[in-house]
Amino acid sequence: MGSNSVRREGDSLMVGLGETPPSTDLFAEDLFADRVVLVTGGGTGIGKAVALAFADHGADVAVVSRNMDHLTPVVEEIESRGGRAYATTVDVREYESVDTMTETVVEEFGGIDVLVNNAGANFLTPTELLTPNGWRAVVGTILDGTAYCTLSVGEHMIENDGGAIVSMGATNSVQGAPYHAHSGAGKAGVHNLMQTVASEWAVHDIRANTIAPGIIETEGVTEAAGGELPEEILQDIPAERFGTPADCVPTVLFLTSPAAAYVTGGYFAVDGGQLLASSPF
Ligand SMILES: CCCCCCCCCCC/C=C/C(=O)SCCNC(=O)CCNC(=O)[C@H](O)C(C)(C)COP(=O)(O)OP(=O)(O)OC[C@H]1O[C@@H](n2cnc3c(N)ncnc32)[C@H](O)[C@@H]1OP(=O)(O)O
Ligand SMILES: NC(=O)C1=CN([C@@H]2O[C@H](COP(=O)(O)OP(=O)(O)OC[C@H]3O[C@@H](n4cnc5c(N)ncnc54)[C@H](OP(=O)(O)O)[C@@H]3O)[C@@H](O)[C@H]2O)C=CC1
Repeated sequence: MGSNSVRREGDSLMVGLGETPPSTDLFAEDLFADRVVLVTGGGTGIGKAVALAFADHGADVAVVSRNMDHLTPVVEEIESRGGRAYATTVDVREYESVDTMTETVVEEFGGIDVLVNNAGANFLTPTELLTPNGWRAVVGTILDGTAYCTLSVGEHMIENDGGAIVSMGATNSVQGAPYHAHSGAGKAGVHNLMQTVASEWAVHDIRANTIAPGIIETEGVTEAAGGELPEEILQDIPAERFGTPADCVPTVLFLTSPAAAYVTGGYFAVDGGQLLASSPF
């Protein structure tokens, strides 16, 4: 096997449900050379892992979110590895802010080839206690934010030879679950929006797909779950572990690479089997 193979001595689960190898063991070093990638929420959690991975495969990477303190360390890390990165603040709930973000990134890097709609928000609450403001805080970020970034960056892609869009959905978008009224409805909207965009914009050489992470251990989800992820949930995850940001990276890279040239409008769960029904026996 070649030096890039994931088969290494001592691995017990070479292609099973063990740890996802680093993307540099899986994909060509120059897969995204000369490409510009924009990752919303790219300063923390899954977005950070994705942004660093794109840079490792040659992309110029723009990371954006509300808090520059989240973004600067990612830019510094990419630059320290010899890559090009740029950060600018945006509130994805505000269309004007999003449009300014698009213009700024295009000005900085000359275009945008890949958009990763990753910014998100969530908290768990019984539906009867959900306030209109609570609904807006979550749905505004997830659904309005994804729509605004898609519209703004999409306009640029339509004018400039196409591109690829990946949005972070969630398993709750196809399966309602207690305490997820706002998040589940917002993520279902994201999934549906990506399908519509995929069907309309194929003619512009734009692909759009949704990734549905299961439960991925990040500070964000831990906070959203109220401070800790209850271990009992593992009983419902066939992989018997929570996911990591690294588990999400290869699917994002695949879907935005030429390897997925015929893949659009899809929904890809990265959930260790969480969506499968538990055994009735
Ligand atoms: C049973 C265990 C289940 C385990 C976990 C399962 C998870 C499955 C995965 C689901 C899919 C999605 C996952 C994620 O998105 S994870 C990560 C995303 N990251 C985060 O969400 C970061 C953590 N959350 C926050 O930072 C904030 O809570 C939030 C962004 C959600 C809100 O912040 P914001 O500053 O925008 O808003 P405000 O604080 O001003 O509040 C606005 C209104 O929302 C109400 N609110 C806020 N938090 C809560 C809460 N915990 N419970 C109830 N209501 C809340 C707040 O009161 C405001 O409303 P009012 O003005 O009416 O009071
Ligand atoms: N972790 C999990 O189990 C799951 C996560 N997901 C989804 O994956 C994505 C990443 O989640 P995860 O890494 O866990 O969480 P994080 O909390 O680490 O990431 C959320 C990111 O979104 C940014 N963000 C939040 N609100 C806004 C806003 N209004 N404008 C711009 N940026 C914003 C935050 O940056 P800043 O604070 O600087 O604005 C932060 O970087 C989210 O879409 C989430 O819903 C889906 C299913 C499960």
